[in-house]
Amino acid sequence: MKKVGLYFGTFNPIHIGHLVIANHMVEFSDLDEVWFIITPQSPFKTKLSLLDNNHRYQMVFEAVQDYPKLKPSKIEFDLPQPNYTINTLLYLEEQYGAEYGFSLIMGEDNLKSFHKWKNYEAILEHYSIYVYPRISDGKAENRFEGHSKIMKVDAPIMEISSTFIRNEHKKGKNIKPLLPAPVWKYMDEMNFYR
Ligand SMILES: Nc1ncnc2c1ncn2[C@@H]1O[C@H](COP(=O)(O)OP(=O)(O)OP(=O)(O)O)[C@@H](O)[C@H]1O
Ligand SMILES: O=C(O)c1ccc[n+]([C@@H]2O[C@H](COP(=O)([O-])O)[C@@H](O)[C@H]2O)c1
Repeated sequence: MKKVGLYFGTFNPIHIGHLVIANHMVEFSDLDEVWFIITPQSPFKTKLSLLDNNHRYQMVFEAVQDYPKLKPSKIEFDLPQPNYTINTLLYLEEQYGAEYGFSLIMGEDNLKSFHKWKNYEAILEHYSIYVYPRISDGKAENRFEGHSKIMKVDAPIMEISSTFIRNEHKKGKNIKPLLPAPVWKYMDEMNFYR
């Protein structure tokens, strides 16, 4: 059975941080593939400056085209919004459970709010979570410290966010090196985040 890391995100837009994380996971963990699940509407985010689902998908698609172990997924596009991860996991198990074994990948900022996710106990009971280091305020709940299903990944920290990219691009700063080349090209041609 193939091991797949599910990397859920808004990817508005996908940046080199996301790509470095996904590549690190397929190269240096037991995962065979990473699927980028593009989320139409994260429960904790507003739709402000959120690009259309298909444009965000297209940018992920182009970013991973030279990485055969990384796959973009539209699976959440037809599921109810906001997109609660537990619902997507149930759907994925129904569709692909016989073929693939799933785990989750998230940045450390998401672990800090994980206790607020819908049915997070059920997620933890059934799935391992790989947590990628990230500088952010606050602290994860004590009960997650040393939890047998939560694996902290020993990897370099990258201080890049989609918010920074959107804001600085709007101000006219050059943020080109923070994006995979085809993503920059698409974003520039389409005049996104101006
Ligand atoms: N630089 C980074 N280091 C570690 N984890 C990251 C980094 N950027 C994003 N992530 C993780 O990737 C996942 C998807 O992130 P998301 O699409 O929300 O990107 P973001 O850069 O945090 O976006 P935004 O600034 O719009 O909130 C989340 O689990 C997030 O924690
Ligand atoms: O299931 C939940 O309750 C839940 C709460 C917050 C975030 N998530 C998911 O986590 C992913 C990253 O969220 P975000 O807000 O950092 O882009 C995204 O796919 C969300 O749908 C899921």
